[in-house]
Amino acid sequence: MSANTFGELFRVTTFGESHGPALGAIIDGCPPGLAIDEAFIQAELDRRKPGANRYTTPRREADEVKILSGVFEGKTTGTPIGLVIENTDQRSKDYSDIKDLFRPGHADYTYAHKYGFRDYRGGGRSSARETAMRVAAGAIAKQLLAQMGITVRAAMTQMGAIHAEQYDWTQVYENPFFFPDPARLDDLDALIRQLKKEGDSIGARIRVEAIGVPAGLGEPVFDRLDADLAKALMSINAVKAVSIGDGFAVVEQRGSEHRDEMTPTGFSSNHAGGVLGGISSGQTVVAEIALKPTSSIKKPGQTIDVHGQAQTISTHGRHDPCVGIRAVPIAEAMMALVLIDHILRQRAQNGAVSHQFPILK
Ligand SMILES: Cc1cc2nc3c(=O)[nH]c(=O)nc-3n(C[C@H](O)[C@H](O)[C@H](O)COP(=O)(O)O)c2cc1C
Ligand SMILES: C=C(O[C@@H]1CC(C(=O)O)=C[C@@H](OP(=O)(O)O)[C@H]1O)C(=O)O
Repeated sequence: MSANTFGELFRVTTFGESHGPALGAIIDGCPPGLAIDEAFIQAELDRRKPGANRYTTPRREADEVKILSGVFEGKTTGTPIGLVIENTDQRSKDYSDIKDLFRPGHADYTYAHKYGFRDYRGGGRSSARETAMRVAAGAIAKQLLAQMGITVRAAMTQMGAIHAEQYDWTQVYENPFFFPDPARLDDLDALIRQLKKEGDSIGARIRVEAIGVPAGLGEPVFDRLDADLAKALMSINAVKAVSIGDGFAVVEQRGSEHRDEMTPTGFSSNHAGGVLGGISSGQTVVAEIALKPTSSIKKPGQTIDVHGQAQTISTHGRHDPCVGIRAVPIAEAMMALVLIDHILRQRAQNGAVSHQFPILK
């Protein structure tokens, strides 16, 4: 499989760099005849786009998606779906002063080692601008999932030391932080203001879940559903940890507490996060991700240049003070892509998505 392609049967290839003319995606393997709402794809992109509010990067991109192929009269044709978004606000000269320096914490140093030289304009392919195409592809996956009664949702549940104490999902769509606890919004606002003053950044935690997933999705060994989710979520820029269900908290649990007991009316708990033996159990699939603080910050720090000489770096230009905010729709997109891929795989092998045993939620 190509390094730029994700998925086995619902395959998404992305191309493009942050400061090139455009970004694009090709989706191969999407079933034909499915109604596609283009306005929904755009709405999803609007949730991720830069420049939308004072809490994210000020780079202003409309992120207007054009569907070039694979959709006719509002329905998928079964042929490759081509999507493209033009870049319009690159301002590459912001990077000219630091083109020979390696930003600590970004991918400059590793790209230089891998390829021998690098596109220093806005991080090139390493910029999270690429994730716009994942969100566009994920919006198509979400529509297919919705037709099967499956919903994917995510929220930023922690920024720095500020935790959500209340999980009101209706609030997530009401505020620019995608935060489920309205009582902490002023604290989030104050923290971002302070970070901007200091020229610094902060990390975040996101919870992402899928509701209505049938039991039976996932392969038994290598392509376990949880393994594929971990890969998909870890492939998002700046993600440093992924957990499924109770995650690291399982370390302190007893078996008698962790195992999700079963009754004729359903599971008694969901410590497993909806996956057993790499296969979905029919419960809500729950994952969390930790995102590191943005590395491109104004606060001066030590680095080296391409000649190995010590340098001090301060990154100006336009950057997110907390990348976790805009990563919320990206996490949803990646979970949606994994689920649709496994639905197609389950149908290909077993015909049915889920067999006729008692269904527990
Ligand atoms: C939504 C989103 C926005 C981001 N915005 C920035 C940014 O403005 N500046 C920056 O230096 N890094 C940003 N990042 C993080 C970098 O893309 C990431 O650190 C870089 O690709 C190196 O990869 P790694 O952190 O996974 O090792 C962002 C990440 C995401 C998910
Ligand atoms: C433009 C977007 O975010 C960018 C993500 C990013 C990075 O290093 O990840 C760096 C900044 O932009 P540039 O690539 O111009 O340096 C952000 O503005 C976007 O997400 O659409």
